Amino acid sequence: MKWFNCFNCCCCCCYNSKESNNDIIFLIIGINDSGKTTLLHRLLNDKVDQPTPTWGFTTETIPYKKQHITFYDVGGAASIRDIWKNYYAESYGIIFLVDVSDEKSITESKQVLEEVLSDNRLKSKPILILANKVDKISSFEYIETYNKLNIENLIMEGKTSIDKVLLYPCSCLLIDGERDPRIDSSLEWILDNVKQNKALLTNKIKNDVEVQRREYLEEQAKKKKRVEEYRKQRELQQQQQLQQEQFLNSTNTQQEKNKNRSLRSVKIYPEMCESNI
Ligand SMILES: Nc1nc2c(ncn2[C@@H]2O[C@H](COP(=O)(O)OP(=O)(O)OP(=O)(O)O)[C@@H](O)[C@H]2O)c(=O)[nH]1
Ligand SMILES: [Mg+2]
Repeated sequence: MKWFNCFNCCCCCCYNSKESNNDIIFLIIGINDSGKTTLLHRLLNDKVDQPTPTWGFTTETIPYKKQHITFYDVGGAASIRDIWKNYYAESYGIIFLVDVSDEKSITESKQVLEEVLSDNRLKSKPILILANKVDKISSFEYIETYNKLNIENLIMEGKTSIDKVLLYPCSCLLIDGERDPRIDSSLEWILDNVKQNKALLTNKIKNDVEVQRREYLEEQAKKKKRVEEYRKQRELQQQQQLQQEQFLNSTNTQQEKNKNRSLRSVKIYPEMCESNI
């Protein structure tokens, strides 16, 4: 797997975009522990079932049905969720994982999802919500998740412009040593949706990535200006400090000279007196 530090990956995606004629990028997000990296291991067909928490960003390009799909797996801890939005522009679709075996996790996912779905860069893109860890609950219990995540209301209240959402159950853990076939079925859905809209999505991605690139460059230029101003101010302060020190030194030297002169005169005086005697 290729790992990137989350603190310098912010906009590298804009410059090193993996997009090519064959490449479709899917962004895998969801709160921590929802199973994102386990899903990536399933897609890679390896046997890892206990990955370590992701503290940045991982990317994998996988040949799938005569094409290449690139998956971005981003850490889900609250402190780094802010980096997700940096990858919205270049993604063709979102795979959002929810641990449906844990009520607390569903509640937190609902809040997080509301913000995700309100982002205009995801408009017209398919959103696959994987109700993960269904192996831990009784069958069909996951269906409730759709209501719990409040998706219908978000659409009705116009809080999202997303119109292609699918909630699909799966287990990212190996089942009898094999990948859960529901992972493939859900992937088919999101891929079909992208293919139907490929030209439109590619165009949107091109525009959004360009806007993001310009915003990034503007931000960089502003940062550079701030650093330059700070450097100038610092130089001025140092110069003033130096001048003050030089002034104090010269005053001290003068005082020293004066002191010596008076000492010398004190010393001379008795000599003179002596010679006078
Ligand atoms: N029972 C069960 N456990 C799962 C399933 N998928 C993942 N897990 C477990 O959930 C834990 C977290 O999985 P990760 O894939 O690391 O979760 P993540 O979303 O990548 O977490 P962060 O990288 O911290 O954001 C691991 O112990 C997995 O074994 C599943 O379908 N069923
Ligand atoms: Mg992870």
